[in-house]
Amino acid sequence: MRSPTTPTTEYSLSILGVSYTIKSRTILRNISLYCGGGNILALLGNSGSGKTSLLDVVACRAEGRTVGGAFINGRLVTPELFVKRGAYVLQDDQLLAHLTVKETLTYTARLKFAGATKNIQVTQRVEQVLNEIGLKHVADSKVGGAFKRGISGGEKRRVSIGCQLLCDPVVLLLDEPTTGLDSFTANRLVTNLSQLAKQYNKVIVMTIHQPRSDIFRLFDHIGILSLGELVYMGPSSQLVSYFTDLGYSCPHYANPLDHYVDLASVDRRDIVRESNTTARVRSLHGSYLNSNIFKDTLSEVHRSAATASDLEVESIFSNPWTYLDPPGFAATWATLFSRMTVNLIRDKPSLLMRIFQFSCFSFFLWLFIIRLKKNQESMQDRNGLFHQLVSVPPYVGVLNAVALFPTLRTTFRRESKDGLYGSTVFLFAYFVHILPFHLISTFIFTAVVHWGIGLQSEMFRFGRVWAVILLLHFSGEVLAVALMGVFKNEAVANSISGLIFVIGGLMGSGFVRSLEGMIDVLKWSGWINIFKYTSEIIVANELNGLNLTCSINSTMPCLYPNGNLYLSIFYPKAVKCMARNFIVSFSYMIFFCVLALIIFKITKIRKSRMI
Ligand SMILES: Nc1ncnc2c1ncn2[C@@H]1O[C@H](COP(=O)(O)OP(=O)(O)OP(=O)(O)O)[C@@H](O)[C@H]1O
Repeated sequence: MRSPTTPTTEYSLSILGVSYTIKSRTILRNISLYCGGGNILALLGNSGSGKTSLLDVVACRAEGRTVGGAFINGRLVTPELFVKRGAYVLQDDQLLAHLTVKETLTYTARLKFAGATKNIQVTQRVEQVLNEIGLKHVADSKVGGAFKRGISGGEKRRVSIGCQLLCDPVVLLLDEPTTGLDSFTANRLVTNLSQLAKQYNKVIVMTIHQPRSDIFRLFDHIGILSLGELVYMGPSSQLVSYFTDLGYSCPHYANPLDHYVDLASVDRRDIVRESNTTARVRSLHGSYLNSNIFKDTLSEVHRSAATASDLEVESIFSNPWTYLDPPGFAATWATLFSRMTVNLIRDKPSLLMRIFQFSCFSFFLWLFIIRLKKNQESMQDRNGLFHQLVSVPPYVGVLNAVALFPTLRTTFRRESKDGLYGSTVFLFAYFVHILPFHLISTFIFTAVVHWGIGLQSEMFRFGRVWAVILLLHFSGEVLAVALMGVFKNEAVANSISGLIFVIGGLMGSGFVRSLEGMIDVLKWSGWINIFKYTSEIIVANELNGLNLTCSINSTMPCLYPNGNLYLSIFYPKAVKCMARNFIVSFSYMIFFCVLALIIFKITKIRKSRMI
């Protein structure tokens, strides 16, 4: 296998006449640039000048309308080509807090490389990348997050870069990689990127705010954007002389990058300043279009397009680490499942919440009721308990999803944009990885309620209650996940799913008021309500064959000497339809899973334009 350290092709990124419009607003206008392999191009400009939008366009992730195109070695960049030969490091480090640096890279490598790639090759590549990004010394340290201290901010940024380097991309885009880092760490990071570019012949394009003057020397090319147009794009060595020739010399001791970004910024403090500075930006843009530097750029772009011979086009795919043949569904599922499970097991508070939040509620119910009696007065306690058995499990499922799913969703959104996997395998892995925890927590809950509080004790009755509670708990989490595919804000998903379950429980269970007494619309809507079926199972399971004594001293008439009489009045078909009710309830759970899959597919097509 050829080493990725021995590039054979002269790589390049060029952009020709790119204009970008979103919601009828022009964000970028007629941008052309060229950057050869082994070079870093730094994009500068005041806030809102269009730097990130330009990276989005190159990475084929822009949501609006694009004219013109970006080219790698003269070949038009399509989403497919960018996935194979490009990489994009976003501004935020979206890493799983409980994995080590090495594990983070290893899992990402397994998601990138074909299933046939041997473990030894994955390990070898991860070691190489750890060396490249200078993180060998923290390879076994946990990444850390908001609630757990881990590696430093600069090291996290390197891990994010490392994840993108695994496939040895030709073009590496980075959105503000130095933001939030102190100047020493920022310098080290850019030095590291510069070495990577030189050593591996990569094209590195990064946006940056206020770089220190010592970082300036690390940039080979500088692009300065203002109002979506370039006012300079050329060698960093010519920046000062270019602007000096235009009459804008850089004062002694001033940082040229700061100085010329300020010069190209629009001052919006008042109308006079705004029109003067806008006129200056337009004039700078006009001068740039007439400059030899711009002409040289255009001729480089055309040269690279003209020399994009088949041989070159093919050779840019020849790297052994290129993501040519992605792992199959099973391999991807196994990697995602393992990563989610490891991350959850190491996250002690979340793990305890998953297992004990629900089961602890059963101890409260136990304290609340202590022990069910077998007299007819106990029917009220039984009804209350039945209501809790169907209404609490789904809602705790919702709470679990709202607390733990968003981090994984963020990772999924990023990795799916990187082309690593789709929503089906992601959700399938998520649903399977929560199942063991659901089994444990619902088992504890059911055992305490069933035997502690004193439902009819036979094992088969316990099994039915456990199955219903598991089904409802799981359905609750799945529905919340589905809603989090629509709503970016998990609080919205929480309140909507909570509302669905409260209303559903009231209308379908018959525990709060008799189903027969409700108005027809509500009565019939019960047929499309999972609570109708699960409630009937719970009631029939407990009351069928239950004898209730009547106290001689009681002032109450003896209405329900046994559970079957109660069932015949309020749930006449519950015993007979037990199997049907199980099938329908199970189908609801599957329906929620399919709904989640469809929602995530649709929102992916809509390119995460979520509410
Ligand atoms: N999806 C969008 N919808 C509407 N406007 C957008 C969208 N994306 C970008 N813009 C607008 O395009 C302009 C350029 O945004 P962009 O993020 O590219 O700027 P930037 O130079 O990267 O800014 P910053 O340095 O602050 O990150 C901004 O005015 C922004 O409001």
